[in-house]
Amino acid sequence: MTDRPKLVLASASPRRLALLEQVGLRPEALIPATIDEEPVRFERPNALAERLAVEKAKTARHIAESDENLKDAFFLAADTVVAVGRRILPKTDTIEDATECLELLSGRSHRVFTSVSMITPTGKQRTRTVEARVRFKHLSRPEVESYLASHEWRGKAGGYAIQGIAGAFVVRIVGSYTAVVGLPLYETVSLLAGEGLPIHLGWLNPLDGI
Ligand SMILES: Cc1cn([C@H]2C[C@H](O)[C@@H](COP(=O)(O)OP(=O)(O)OP(=O)(O)O)O2)c(=O)[nH]c1=O
Repeated sequence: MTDRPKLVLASASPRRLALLEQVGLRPEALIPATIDEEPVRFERPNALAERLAVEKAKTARHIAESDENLKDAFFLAADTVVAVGRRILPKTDTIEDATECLELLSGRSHRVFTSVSMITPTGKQRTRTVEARVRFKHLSRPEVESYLASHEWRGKAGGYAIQGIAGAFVVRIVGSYTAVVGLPLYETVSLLAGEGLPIHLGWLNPLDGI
């Protein structure tokens, strides 16, 4: 049997893992990278997403350095940033933050930037940043309140998750849906395949279980 190339997902996000698995990519290991995610002064949202994705991949690779089993692995990380104009919305941990985000997003368009960064077994790093534009319906006070009660906003960039209840707020999306959820699948697969990770969609029988 030939050795399957290994993939490490530098993430604690179950959504990112589920997206990879959706196309039959099963990481050998999950190595979440805890880094400071604060934007620096005047940082643009796309630049922030890119900087953090790059840093997460590097941090995970560093953590795995002494692991012989992961010596020849590809490392993959991503970061998602939601912005209204140049204003970067937080990853919401409190009801107050989430309320502010939802009120800001109500009835208007915003942008979601997701950057995906990969480090090859030889140490080459490649990164792609994807932009999606999302328009929300006007949210009434009761709608905001019931969404807050769902807790789906917790830990999500911009205070919502398109893959859940907030999918019903989306009037229009231009760009990659999987990028909004947290991992742009087209770009991720292109990056990995472009650097020699043999991806035969079907290699791991992605249709199993559907
Ligand atoms: C906008 C949006 C964000 N999100 C999530 C994706 C990310 O998990 C999160 C943005 O935070 P990130 O900092 O990108 O990721 P994370 O800290 O959750 O995970 P990691 O360990 O990979 O760093 O928001 C959704 O799940 N759905 C959405 O619609």
